Amino acid sequence: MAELKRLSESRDLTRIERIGAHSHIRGLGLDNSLEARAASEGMVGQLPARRAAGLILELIRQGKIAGRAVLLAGQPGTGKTALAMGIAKSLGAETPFASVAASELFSLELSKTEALTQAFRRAIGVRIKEEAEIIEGEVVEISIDRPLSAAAGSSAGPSGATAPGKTGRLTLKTTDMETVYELGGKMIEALGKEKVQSGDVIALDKASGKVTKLGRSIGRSRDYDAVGPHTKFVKCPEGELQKRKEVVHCVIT
Ligand SMILES: Nc1ncnc2c1ncn2[C@@H]1O[C@H](COP(=O)(O)OP(=O)(O)OP(=O)(O)O)[C@@H](O)[C@H]1O
Repeated sequence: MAELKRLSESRDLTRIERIGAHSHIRGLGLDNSLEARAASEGMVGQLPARRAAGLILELIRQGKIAGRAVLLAGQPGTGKTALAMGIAKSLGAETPFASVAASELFSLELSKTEALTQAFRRAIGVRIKEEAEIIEGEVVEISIDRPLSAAAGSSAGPSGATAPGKTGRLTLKTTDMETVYELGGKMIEALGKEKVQSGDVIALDKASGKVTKLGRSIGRSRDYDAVGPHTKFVKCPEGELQKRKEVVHCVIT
């Protein structure tokens, strides 16, 4: 019984979030000189208020009001939340927007501090910059070892079903060097998923094993009479195959 009671008490703010009536808002609808357009990005009218919000947006972009708050005052339903959302949308997809209504807080069985902490947590985005070890080069050849049992696979390429114990070799080159890498089952599967073939320029993240196809090597452009609209030709990388690159990810709760 005690266990049941505890479960029913642990309520979360997200459960009673209101259905957003602001899905039409994509920004503040301003031009380059921060003047409000009559109707743009889902916003109409309210020109002076949108222009003022644009000035706040610029201050945020320049990092000049970090740690401060802005109070918007006005009659109910006049667009205060819409302006706040317009600012958040203009700052980009990595800027979270969290809204809390006072009436929700006071009807919750949750402590007010906990409810506000949860809301703040949802409003925080974290940008992580890290250096990753990347192997970047043009694929010269992929060879998959033929399994002992003849029916289990072929040496034609990495695509198709993969056996967990499969092994193979990947030959990559830059304009200055060429190296053969041993492949395990997981890597063969990742290359197959991306449909990697010789002539592709790829990047392999050493830590996660993630394979990214950067495009076809320009040197191979004569292999085709015609290519699809999504085929991108890139230069064969120069220098060392293994590089350290700065990667940025954004984490939004
Ligand atoms: N300038 C605008 N252009 C387009 N839609 C708007 C504009 N201003 C407000 N709206 C829409 O009108 C509705 C009411 O606005 P909003 O909820 O922003 O008002 P509010 O001032 O925050 O209200 P309350 O004080 O009751 O919280 C929302 O659906 C909002 O998206």
